[in-house]
Amino acid sequence: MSNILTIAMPKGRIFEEAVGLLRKAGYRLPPEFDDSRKLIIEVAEEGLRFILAKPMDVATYVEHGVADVGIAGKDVLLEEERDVYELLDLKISYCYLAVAGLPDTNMNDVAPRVATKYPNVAEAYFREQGEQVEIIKLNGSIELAPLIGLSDRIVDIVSTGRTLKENGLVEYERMVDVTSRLIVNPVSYRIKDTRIDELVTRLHEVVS
Ligand SMILES: Nc1ncnc2c1ncn2[C@@H]1O[C@H](COP(=O)(O)OP(=O)(O)OP(=O)(O)O)[C@@H](O)[C@H]1O
Ligand SMILES: O=P(O)(O)OC[C@H]1O[C@H](OP(=O)(O)OP(=O)(O)O)[C@H](O)[C@@H]1O
Repeated sequence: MSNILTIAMPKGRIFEEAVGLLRKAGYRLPPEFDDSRKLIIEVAEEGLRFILAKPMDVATYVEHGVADVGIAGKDVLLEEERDVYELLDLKISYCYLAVAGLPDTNMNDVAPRVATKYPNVAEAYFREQGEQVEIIKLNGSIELAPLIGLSDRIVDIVSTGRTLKENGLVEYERMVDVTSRLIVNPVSYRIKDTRIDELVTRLHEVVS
């Protein structure tokens, strides 16, 4: 069995914060990390191998075992419901999911429509509210939907509120807080327990 630990890292906004956490935890990551287009980066002296993925795909790589552990937003874990264990709240990339729309508007009585990048989360949320809605799946720039008459509401990530404000939208309901989480493949957790426990311990010391 290889003693290499493969970590699925999310490209984009979380990446830098996650690399900072690993360096604070004492993992010596090379400068190439900071500006590389490589999708696989080996750090032999640390026994680590990083795969750089789309944030929404991290849990998929971990579930299939091609990565032992990964760093994924709680929004992704709620949306995807992958067969992975969540080991640690890394307390980075704070944001939250919210229902938003044009001000002073109600949802369409007959066929209310909600645009979102998170169809499963949105459908479950409105079902719990006793509301039957039509979900429209989008992959980005979700705030456009109410502005062009595509939907009555959106379910999307909010952080500072700037995107909503600059597009003339208001938040109607705050749904769930989101941070990035350390996740693990259930089999890896058993066969590489020593290395994974060490990773969790060192990261826990940094984020506590
Ligand atoms: N405005 C934000 N502030 C803080 N964290 C955010 C924000 N937007 C998203 N996130 C978090 O960062 C993760 C990645 O978000 P991002 O929008 O970069 O992913 P993506 O849309 O898949 O990537 P891309 O925009 O390159 O297609 C999300 O899963 C969420 O946890
Ligand atoms: O409250 P704010 O600080 O304005 O942040 C919220 C925005 O951040 C994300 O956009 P991003 O451009 O990262 O991703 P997207 O391509 O999914 O819109 C999210 O989709 C919101 O649009």
